[in-house]
Amino acid sequence: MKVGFIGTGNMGGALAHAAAQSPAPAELLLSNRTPEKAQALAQQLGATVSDNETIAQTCDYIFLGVKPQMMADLLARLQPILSRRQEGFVLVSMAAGLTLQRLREMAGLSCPILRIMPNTACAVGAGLTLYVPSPEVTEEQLSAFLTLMSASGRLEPLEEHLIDAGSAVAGCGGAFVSLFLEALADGAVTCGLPRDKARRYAAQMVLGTAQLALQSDQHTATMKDAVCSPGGTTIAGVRALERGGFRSAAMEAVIAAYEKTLALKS
Ligand SMILES: NC(=O)C1=CN([C@@H]2O[C@H](COP(=O)(O)OP(=O)(O)OC[C@H]3O[C@@H](n4cnc5c(N)ncnc54)[C@H](O)[C@@H]3O)[C@@H](O)[C@H]2O)C=CC1
Ligand SMILES: O=C(O)[C@@H]1CCC=N1
Repeated sequence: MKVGFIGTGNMGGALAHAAAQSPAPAELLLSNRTPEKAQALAQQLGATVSDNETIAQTCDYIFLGVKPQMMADLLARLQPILSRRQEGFVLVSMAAGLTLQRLREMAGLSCPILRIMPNTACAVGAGLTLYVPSPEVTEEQLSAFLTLMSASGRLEPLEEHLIDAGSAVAGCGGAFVSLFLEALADGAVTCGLPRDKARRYAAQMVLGTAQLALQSDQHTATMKDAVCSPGGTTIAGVRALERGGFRSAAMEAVIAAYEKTLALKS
């Protein structure tokens, strides 16, 4: 199987990492507007540097890793090549906000399309990828895609009308949590902890808390209560977060990302 990545930036690159770890090895072709980026990644992954046209002509799965604003131009350029192929390939779009319908219009084709919303943790096998296939995607094509991406982390089907909301938390949330991690580490450094320890402790604690939430199925309020001893240290910190509007800020971040995703459609 041949898998092509057009646009090997932050997200396309992370997915190429995952594809390189697939239990069903595929030949990976990478293309990027600045070829140095594709070259560096190809060397790391044992992949081949290619170009958009070759990928469109030869690949079974064509990952489109460009910004949503660049998708129309890219697909218009690929259209003559793809329309000659007619079948035997799947377009995989990770672009925020672009619906299957919009992608179909841009491609000018009714070919199989998988709309996905991954996150950058796919690079280390701890990602979450939401996906919705167009009706043209066969069961075999979907199954091969899921195998190809199985080293990326969790893969979950989601109705298309929920993808933008899912994107605001699962796609964008990594940036919000990274800010939180940075701030936690800054706090610990202020208290005298060396920077490398502060960063590692914060990241390990967030990882562990997330694992506890997923594996124990406890409500997060119960998890919070379990850490806050009466009259203890943690509740003093919780009070400080509440005073700073922490929960409201986190909610507003997700809502702002959702609203911006909707704005990308127009
Ligand atoms: N960064 C993230 O965490 C996530 C990004 N996405 C989506 O992934 C897509 C890419 O985003 P990022 O990777 O963050 O952007 P990026 O800017 O890091 O990567 C885009 C890459 O595409 C290349 N490129 C642009 N036009 C090209 C063309 N015509 N042919 C070949 N290469 C071209 C650029 O040189 C760049 O390396 C976007 O549509 C975004 O909505 C989705 C989920 C998460
Ligand atoms: O910031 C963005 O537009 C992309 C989409 C989801 C995460 N990053």
